[in-house]
Amino acid sequence: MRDLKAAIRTVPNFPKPGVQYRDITTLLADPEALAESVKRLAAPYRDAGLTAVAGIDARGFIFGTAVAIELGVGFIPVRKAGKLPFETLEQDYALEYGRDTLQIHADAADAGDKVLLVDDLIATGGTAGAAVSLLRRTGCEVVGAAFLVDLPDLGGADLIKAMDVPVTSLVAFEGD
Ligand SMILES: O=P(O)(O)OC[C@H]1O[C@H](OP(=O)(O)OP(=O)(O)O)[C@H](O)[C@@H]1O
Ligand SMILES: Nc1ncnc2[nH]cnc12
Repeated sequence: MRDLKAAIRTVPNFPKPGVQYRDITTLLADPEALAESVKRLAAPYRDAGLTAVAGIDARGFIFGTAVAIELGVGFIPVRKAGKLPFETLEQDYALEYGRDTLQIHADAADAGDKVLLVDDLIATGGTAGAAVSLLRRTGCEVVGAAFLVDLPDLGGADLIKAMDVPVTSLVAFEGD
């Protein structure tokens, strides 16, 4: 098994002073680490009866689409505001270094759907929490949330678990 953590670069003070930015572009450039990341993100959900994977704009699109292909289901883009052309649902949120708004198409899923949420990283959980809320407003079931990176010091995974969504992650940066 590859050490995926070693494939991720840390850039201090980006995008703001005090933030240790976990830069996944170095992992994306490493074909073995990239392929293993996708397989390991998908593994816990092979028998979950998923009907779709949702991924969060923008880095969540990279892993979410790959996981959807790996699991043989379609992909739902959860986008930053103003990008989706049809009727949308929207939710404001705060993240480690700012505020933003997420949207999904109102017809992206419905009550029959079982959806896995995928993103590259969870920090405060503000982004993933907003995505879970949006998906639930379509009537679908959010069966899990899968992240390449967890920053446990910021409490995001606990927040998502408190929303009754099981969380899986592959790499943790804690106290470093
Ligand atoms: O748990 P949180 O504190 O909410 O932070 C996590 C979010 O922050 C990053 O996205 P960012 O908004 O930087 O967008 P990007 O994917 O376009 O780089 C990351 O990809 C997550 O979506
Ligand atoms: N520390 C961090 N590194 C990379 N992406 C992030 N998104 C939120 N916090 C982050």
